Amino acid sequence: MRTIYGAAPGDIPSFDTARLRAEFLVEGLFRNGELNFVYTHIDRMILGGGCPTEKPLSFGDGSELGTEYFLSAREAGIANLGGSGRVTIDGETFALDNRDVLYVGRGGKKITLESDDASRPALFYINSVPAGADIPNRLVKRQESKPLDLGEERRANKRTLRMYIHPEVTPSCLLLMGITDLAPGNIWNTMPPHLHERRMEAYLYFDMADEDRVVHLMGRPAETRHLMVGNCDAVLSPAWSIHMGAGTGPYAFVWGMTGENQAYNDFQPVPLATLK
Ligand SMILES: O=C(O)C(=O)C[C@H](O)C(=O)CO
Ligand SMILES: [Zn+2]
Repeated sequence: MRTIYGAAPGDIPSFDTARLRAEFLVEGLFRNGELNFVYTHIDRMILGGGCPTEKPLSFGDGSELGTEYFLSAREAGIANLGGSGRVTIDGETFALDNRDVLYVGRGGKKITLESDDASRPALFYINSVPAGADIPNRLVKRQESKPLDLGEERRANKRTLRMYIHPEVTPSCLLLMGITDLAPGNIWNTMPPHLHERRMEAYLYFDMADEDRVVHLMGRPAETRHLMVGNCDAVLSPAWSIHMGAGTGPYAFVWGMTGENQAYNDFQPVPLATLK
């Protein structure tokens, strides 16, 4: 598991492109037949990507975390961003179609990921964060998520945000997880940008053409920077950083958050005219 230590806002002015990308961009999570994890010290979130083809992929050992099992002191959300597949947790199997999300509670021992069809593999994207209670596993199908229609066509930011792991949909300790889809022809996400001092956030951009990029904006409002983000790359957004992005073509993204609370509306919008 690769570890990213993260940086402080005061570090940003001195970072060149390579350093900025090393601290805030997670590339290469999804490779056919592999399961990859990145541990960030930003609120100890683990990001994972599993792409099972012919053979199932399993995880669950906690030795790198200093616990018996990976989930001895953690909860997780697993979003399927590819073809249909299955996730089995200690013998209980859940069928995940594209854009279904499974909540996995603390205490799961062995987690196995499988694709229904190796030629159209499932893409399992994992967010795991420390948890303080045992909450039952629960599959949230796309149609059970809570949709919010946001933005305006004339401002090129019309989009549908779906909450999956959220107190109004299914309980968790401190993990929040959802998926935002841009309406066709719209390019801007998270408009206006915002800060949430009490939560970090990870974005995983997907459903992009290989040649397209999302220009993701981050940093303190008066000291912004950009990251050029490709398909299935993730961005780490610490509590002090704004986040918003514009795509050169169609895209969607998974957002995952953790921190002090699960109050989605506990955020501070940042007026666009104050950004530098
Ligand atoms: O497009 C949006 O707006 C989002 O998806 C916002 C993210 O969910 C977010 O930043 C939540 O804090
Ligand atoms: Zn946010």
